[in-house]
Amino acid sequence: MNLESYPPLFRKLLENQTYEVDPFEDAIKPVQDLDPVPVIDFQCLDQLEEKKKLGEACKDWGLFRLVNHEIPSIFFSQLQEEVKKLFSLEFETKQDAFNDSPLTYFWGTPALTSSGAALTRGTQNINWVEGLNIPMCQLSQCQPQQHPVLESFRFVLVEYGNRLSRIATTLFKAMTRNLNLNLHRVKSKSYISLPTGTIRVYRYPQCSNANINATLGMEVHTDSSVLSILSQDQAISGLEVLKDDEWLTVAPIPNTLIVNMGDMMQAMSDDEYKSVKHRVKLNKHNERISIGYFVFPYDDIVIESSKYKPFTYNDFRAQVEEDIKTFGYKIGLERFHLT
Ligand SMILES: O=C(O)CCC(=O)C(=O)O
Ligand SMILES: [Fe+2]
Repeated sequence: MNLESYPPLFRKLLENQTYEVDPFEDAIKPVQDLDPVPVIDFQCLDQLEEKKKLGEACKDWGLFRLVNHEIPSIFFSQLQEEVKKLFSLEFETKQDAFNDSPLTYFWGTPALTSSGAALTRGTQNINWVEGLNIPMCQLSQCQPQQHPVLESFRFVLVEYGNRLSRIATTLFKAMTRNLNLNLHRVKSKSYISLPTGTIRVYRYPQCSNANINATLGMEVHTDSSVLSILSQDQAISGLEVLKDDEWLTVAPIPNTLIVNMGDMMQAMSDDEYKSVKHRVKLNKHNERISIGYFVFPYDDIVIESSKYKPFTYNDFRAQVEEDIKTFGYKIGLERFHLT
């Protein structure tokens, strides 16, 4: 493990790892064919059967696996390589590179303020993750400190962001068409704002130490977004989703994307679609890379529904920030529930 690339906070704990390998563990790896996550074919969204499947996945799971999305497998490999190279730089290099930049390099917590500062919650509550927050609208203008790794990283990310914004638009249209709500109430155009599209790249350390492993790479949460689209590491598992009160591993299946509903989608859909609870476990054998794309409503568009007080995404974000500062965690949609 390249310890110099990790934040000092992580090093002390990662240094003292014991490498106990369970000889039976490989035998119980998830079998891909049995993966229960619903699969949606991006090319068939116009077909009745697929529309039905999509609606059911959004209601019952709040999450699905997207296939046939037109992103070539070689592109995923390139993207993973670039993200790996970036995270393997020395910690201080990463810190300096994004200082004074609209991109935020963070660790220990996934929660950021609207201006990009990390919302830390004391040493009790460490999330074993480091990440880079990349608002897409800033990426083309931003000039991070000249470094060959950053240049090639940026090039690939711009392409990925463009592809994902097209996928998100198509999915959102298909999802809102499926809802039993008046179409004029689901103001699809203003309820999703592509300029807010944000990419986050993450690295989770490998961890075989039972004490650390009891804690998480990312704590249990729901996303605040309308939609989140995740490209997991091709082979390393970690993401778990809560389904019928049970934690299920979302298997890393190469060339597929995981799409989940966020809190804004839940509110817009009058709770028909679920903002699913999920978390990330640390992998015992390998560090893990993942890449998330998040899209939000326009800041000042009022979200109207029968279950929640009218609110804007701005109101929601401010409330989340305040709750994290006060209580150490996000309360989320409950805050806006009509009583
Ligand atoms: O890294 C992952 O697999 C999940 C990340 C995630 O849940 C998030 O960024 O909200
Ligand atoms: Fe998430």
